[in-house]
Amino acid sequence: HKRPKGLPPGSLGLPIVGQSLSFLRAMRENTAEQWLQNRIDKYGPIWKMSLFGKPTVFLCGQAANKFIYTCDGTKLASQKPLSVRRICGDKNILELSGHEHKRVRGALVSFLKPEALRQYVGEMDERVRKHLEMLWHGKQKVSAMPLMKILTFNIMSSLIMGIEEGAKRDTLVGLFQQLIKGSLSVPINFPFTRFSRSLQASRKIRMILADLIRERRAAQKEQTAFPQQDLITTLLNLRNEDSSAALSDEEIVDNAITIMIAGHDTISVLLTTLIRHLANDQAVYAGIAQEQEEVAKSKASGELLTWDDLARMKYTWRVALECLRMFPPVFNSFRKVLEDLEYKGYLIPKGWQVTWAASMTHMDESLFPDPTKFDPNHFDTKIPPYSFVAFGGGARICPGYEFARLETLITIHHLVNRFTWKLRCPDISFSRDPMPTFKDGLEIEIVPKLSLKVN
Ligand code: HEM
Repeated sequence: HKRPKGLPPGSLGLPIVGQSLSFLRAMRENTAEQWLQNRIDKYGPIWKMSLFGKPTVFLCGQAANKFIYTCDGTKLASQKPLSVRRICGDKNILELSGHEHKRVRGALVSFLKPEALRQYVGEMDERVRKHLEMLWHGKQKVSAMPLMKILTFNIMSSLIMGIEEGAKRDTLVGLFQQLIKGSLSVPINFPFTRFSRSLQASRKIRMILADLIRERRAAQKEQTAFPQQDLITTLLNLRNEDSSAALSDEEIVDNAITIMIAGHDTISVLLTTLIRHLANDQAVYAGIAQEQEEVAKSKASGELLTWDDLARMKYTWRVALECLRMFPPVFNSFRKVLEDLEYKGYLIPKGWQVTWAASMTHMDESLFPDPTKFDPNHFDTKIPPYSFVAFGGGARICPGYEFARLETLITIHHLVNRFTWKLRCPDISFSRDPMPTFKDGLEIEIVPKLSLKVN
């Protein structure tokens, strides 16, 4: 006969607010790792608190990650603030579970998988060159973070929605900014709140995307469009076995909006932390410069990068992974508990939520020796499963991994081959709001590399 299990240690804190304000303050001050560590020191690797109005169990470590990612979809369900559902729509992948989640995810992956993305390497390369020529060359000082956001938005605008530079893209930049600002706000639709402006932006984006779908359908009939031109066109062409449409128009719109949000802040944060790190670490900059010069030397002038060129950028990618290990853009995730669970002898009750933070596994010295040291060699050998979780794991692991890899490698290739740079403020930190934001947008002084052949 088993004894009934007890709840994990810890305190649910004050009614309603619980630990939310204190946690959010630590996020803003970029001390959230320490905030969690203080509680781990007190209670161990599993404890309870109250976060954002819900009783919550915090778990950490490789075994806990495995537990969470294998329960995902059956015993645990996605848990997003209500605002996300209202803004991204009921059919967005983050709201779905079980069979519906698999079906929509399968459709998105048909565009995001490596075999499909390899045909867009040249197109991404062209956008990166254009971006640098217009916004970096001829300047002595730039703000890295806003520029990486512009670059990422433009690349995603063309690959996800098929919208190129021009009036429509300019309108969408503003609308998406407005939408993202309110996507994690309190979902009360009073006029003039962040949330109501965000909803308004979402409605306008939906109208633009509905028009776009109509245009694409017309082009399909006339056979003037390339069937895999972008994500939206790919999804429109995707058929079930009985040749009916695989996704409804509403599903396509909701998920195109979600992907634009999911990819935009994450890649731009990774690129900004890379730019910051390379400014301060001469040895790593030199290692990347050597690798990227080799690639550039093997190309004719103006020749675009290919999939095979990216496969040669192994050291650069290890540096990017090390950046993601030390500064994961997504700090923590939540899941809703669908049935009573038991973990390490503790009860995690149905109706509660669980949360975990990648950093707390990434700083485990049994997985990454000397974990506080920035060292790309941490990724020299194969990493044990569930120990590097900047992209999550299991059924909901980030499907944008390959997209992020392509954009990061292409951007770093051109940056390092064209410029050296220095931070205006050498030990600048960031604030999590909840995505990292850098003070002054991370200002850097840039010097062009005149002697080097730029392909
Ligand atoms: C460095 C870049 C990126 C990082 C660090 C990142 C991180 C993550 C993480 C941690 C999750 C899982 C969250 C959870 O378990 O609750 C996730 C999910 C997701 N990501 Fe990314 N992501 C990145 C880029 C992208 C890009 C470029 C796209 C799209 C082109 C994308 C689309 C998505 C989607 C759709 C999901 C939800 C998957 C599902 O629920 O099945 N991400 N991402």
